[in-house]
Amino acid sequence: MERNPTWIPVVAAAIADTEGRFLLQQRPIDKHHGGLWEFPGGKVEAGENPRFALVRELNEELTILVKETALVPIAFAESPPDNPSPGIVMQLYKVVEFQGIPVAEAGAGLGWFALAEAAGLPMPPLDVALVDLLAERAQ
Ligand SMILES: Nc1nc2c([nH]c(=O)n2[C@@H]2O[C@H](COP(=O)(O)OP(=O)(O)OP(=O)(O)O)[C@@H](O)[C@H]2O)c(=O)[nH]1
Repeated sequence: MERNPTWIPVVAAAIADTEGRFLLQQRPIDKHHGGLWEFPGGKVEAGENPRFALVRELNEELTILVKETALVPIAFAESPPDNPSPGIVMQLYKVVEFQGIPVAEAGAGLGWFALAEAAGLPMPPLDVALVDLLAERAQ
């Protein structure tokens, strides 16, 4: 077994409305996992703090302004051990407060979904795991 495996850190946002629906983004069709729905976010750049990475991604992807102090870590998901290296560790932060109105980037879709609806959407594997985790906790 690798003693020091390399992981790609990915951060994602759980943004909920007052009815408990989550904001999900549909990846542009020409990208990896194109057409799949995911929690907004993206890769942490080399040397970047994960919270600042999520603040940056949410501004780039949705045009909203979030303070790093408005992010609360609530869950994570990781690629299975038999996944070709490097795997992904995806940290999910609850967004307590943000400024602006979320707007999708070019070619991407955006929507608010209850967890039960989200469970029926095509999603990449780690987003599926995170939706399952949130649904279990909500029971
Ligand atoms: N959200 C999510 N992303 C995943 C999963 N598995 C996986 O390989 N990824 C990849 O993790 C990366 C997330 O970063 P990103 O959203 O910044 O990706 P991107 O396409 O904008 O950047 P890129 O062009 O560098 O790939 C994507 O390449 C995405 O395909 C998964 O289960 N969920």
